[in-house]
Amino acid sequence: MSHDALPQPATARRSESLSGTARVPGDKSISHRSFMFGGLASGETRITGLLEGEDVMRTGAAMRAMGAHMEKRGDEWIIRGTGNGALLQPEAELDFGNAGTGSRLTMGLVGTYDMEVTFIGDASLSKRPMARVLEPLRQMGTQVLRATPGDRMPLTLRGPRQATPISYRVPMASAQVKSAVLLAGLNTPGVTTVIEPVMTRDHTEKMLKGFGANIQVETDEQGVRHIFIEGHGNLTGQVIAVPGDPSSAAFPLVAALIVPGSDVTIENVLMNPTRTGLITTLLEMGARIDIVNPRNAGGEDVADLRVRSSDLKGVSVPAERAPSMIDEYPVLAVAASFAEGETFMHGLEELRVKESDRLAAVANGLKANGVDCTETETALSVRGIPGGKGIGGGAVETHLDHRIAMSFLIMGLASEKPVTVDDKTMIATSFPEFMGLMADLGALISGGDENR
Ligand SMILES: O=C(O)C1=C[C@@H](OP(=O)(O)O)[C@@H](O)[C@H](O)C1
Ligand SMILES: C=C(OP(=O)(O)O)C(=O)O
Repeated sequence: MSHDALPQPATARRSESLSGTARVPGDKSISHRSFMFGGLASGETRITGLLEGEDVMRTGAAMRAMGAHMEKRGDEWIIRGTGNGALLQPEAELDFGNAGTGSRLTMGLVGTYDMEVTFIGDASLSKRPMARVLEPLRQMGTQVLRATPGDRMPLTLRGPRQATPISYRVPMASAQVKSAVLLAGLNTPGVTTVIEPVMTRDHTEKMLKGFGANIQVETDEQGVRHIFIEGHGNLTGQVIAVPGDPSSAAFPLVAALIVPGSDVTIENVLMNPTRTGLITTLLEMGARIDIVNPRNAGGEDVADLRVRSSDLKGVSVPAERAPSMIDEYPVLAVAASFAEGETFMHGLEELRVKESDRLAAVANGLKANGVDCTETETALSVRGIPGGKGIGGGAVETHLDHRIAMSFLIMGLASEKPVTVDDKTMIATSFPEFMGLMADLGALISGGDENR
C-alpha cells in the first residue's frame, strides 16, 4: 500500500455468539528479527509462520537492499544472509512505512557500518521520536547527517570507520531501544553493554543467542538486567518457526469475552512471559481463559487459548505490567468498557509515542461511543457498562494506527449500536487476515470482505 492510499472506513455491528478455532499470524517482533538476523548471518535461515504484514515486509525489503537474498518456497521463507559484517550500502532510501520496530532496529544494525543510509516512513512514523535510538548511536560514533527537527525521519545516518563500544542504560522501557544498541554492538569491536532497569520483551537477546552471538545476560539484586554483547562474532543461519502473535490474538480473545455466548479457541499463541500481561489482567478481571496444551516450541513457550464470554470486573493494572502488554492497552480499554466497575491503567507514557498518541486516541474513541473515561498524562480509567447498553454509535479516528482500528471494530461486536472506524487500511501492517478471521468466527464487520 502506498502512503497516500485512500482511507477505507469499516463498521462493526452487534454479533451473535462467536465460535470456532483460529490461528493468528506469526509474532511481529520475532518476524522482524528473523528477517534481520537471517539477512545478516552467514548461511541459510529457514522461517515458517512468518507474519507477512506490511511492517515485516518492509524490513525484508531493507535487508534485500543491503545484500540479503530472500525468497518464499511453499510455506517457508529461505534467507541467504550477507555474512557477518558484510551489509552493503543500499542504493536508495529505506522506506519503513508505518513500522517503528523495523526502522529503529535497522538504525541500530547499520549505524556502526561505514556507510550512508537514509530512512523514510509514512506520516505516522515521521512523527515518532528517533532520538531515543540516535542518542546511543551518536555515542558509538554514528553521525546523523540529516534529520527532520527533533531527530525525526526522514533521516540519514553515516557510520564511523570503527565504532566505539558503550555501556548504555536504557532511559525508558523500550525493547526497540535496547535492541538497537545491541545490534549496533554486533559490528563494534569489544563488548557493548545495555543496562535495562525494567525488563521488556527479550526476543533480541534470545534470538541472537540462537544465531550464535556472544551475548550474556545478568540480573543484579535490584532486578536490573545487564546485557553484554561482543562484537565481530559470527551469526549462522537458523531454522525458525514463528509462534502466533499474542498482540494479534488479543483481538479475537477480547471479542469472545465481550460477545455473549461465545466460545473461541486460538491456537499456537506465543506465551513468552514478557508478552502475557494482557492475559494476566483479563484473568484478574474474571475472564474465562483456559491455557490449553502449554508447550515449548523452538525455545519459546506457546499454548492454545480457549476463551468463553465472561462477566468482567474492573481492576487496577499496575504500571510495572505495562511493558508486558504495551500494545494491548487499546483493546484492554475496550474490554474494560463492558466490565462492571472501573478499570485503572497506570504507567502509560509510552502509549503517547506509538503509531498514534494511543492514550488520546483511545479516550476519544471511548467518549465518541458513550463510554465514560478519564485520561491523565500517563493513565486512563474506564467506567464500564456491563451488557454494552448505550455503547456505540460513534465514529473513531484511527490516526494511521492499526491497533486503534482493530480495537474499536471489536468494540462494535458487543455494543448496542454499530461502531465505525475511519480507516481500516493500516490493519494490514500487523494483521492482514484480521477481517477474514473475525468473519469466520461470526463477527459482523462490513467494509472488510476484500481481505478474505
Ligand atoms: O521490540 C519490538 O519488537 C517492539 C517493542 C515495543 O515498542 P517499544 O520498544 O517502543 O516499547 C512494541 O510496542 C512494538 O510493537 C514492538
Ligand atoms: C507499536 C507498534 O509497532 P511499531 O512500534 O513497530 O510501529 C505496534 O505494533 O503496536
